[in-house]
Amino acid sequence: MAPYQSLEEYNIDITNDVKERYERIIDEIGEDVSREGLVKTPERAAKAMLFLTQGYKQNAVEILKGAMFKESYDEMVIIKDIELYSLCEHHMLPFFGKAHIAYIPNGYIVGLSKIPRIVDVFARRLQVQERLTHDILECLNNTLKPQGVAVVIEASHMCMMMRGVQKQNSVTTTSGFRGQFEKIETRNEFLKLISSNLS
Ligand SMILES: Nc1nc2c(ncn2[C@@H]2O[C@H](COP(=O)(O)OP(=O)(O)OP(=O)(O)O)[C@@H](O)[C@H]2O)c(=O)[nH]1
Ligand SMILES: [Zn+2]
Repeated sequence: MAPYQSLEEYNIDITNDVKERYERIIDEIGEDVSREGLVKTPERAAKAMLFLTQGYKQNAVEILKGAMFKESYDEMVIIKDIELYSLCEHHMLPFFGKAHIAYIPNGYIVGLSKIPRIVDVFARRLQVQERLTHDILECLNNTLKPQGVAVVIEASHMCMMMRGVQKQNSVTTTSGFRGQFEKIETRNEFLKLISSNLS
């Protein structure tokens, strides 16, 4: 961003840049970018891509720190079935699914909505599922400094469905555990609660 530019000017510049590149792609695949149905497509696609990658401009630590409250509750807090949409860094095709997250507070709880918010901050980047899992885990662990944190992600990858190996029903599960969740009993309690309808 040039020093003389406002954020709005900068965003317009980037959108125009990305738009011109989409025009080129549409032309290269043999389409007519000037036909009615496509004339606004490069701009729409640019806006969509910038939305789907807006996580680069967001700060997950600040989001968490903005809503940490002193509280002595020290049982497991679980938020399950957080839907997520990301883009795989290999093909820039979507992968999507659910995140299940738990932590055991250590003097501080965090505003519940902030957990799905940080999932989105890291998901709205070019990712692999493993790094996405790790980014969320480490951010919660380093910022909230809880007694333990657990992250499980289940996702389907469009690059394995629409193309390539073309498997429609495979689901990839990744997980990470820190602190108390490294103990088998605590981890099992969490895994049991996320697979039940009661948690
Ligand atoms: N580990 C991991 N792999 C991923 C993820 N998303 C996509 N991939 C894989 O990235 C790999 C890239 O492999 P390459 O052989 O370089 O790419 P490719 O020729 O398009 O591979 P195919 O998908 O098998 O056709 C593929 O095996 C994808 O399935 C992810 O989140 N984690
Ligand atoms: Zn891929």
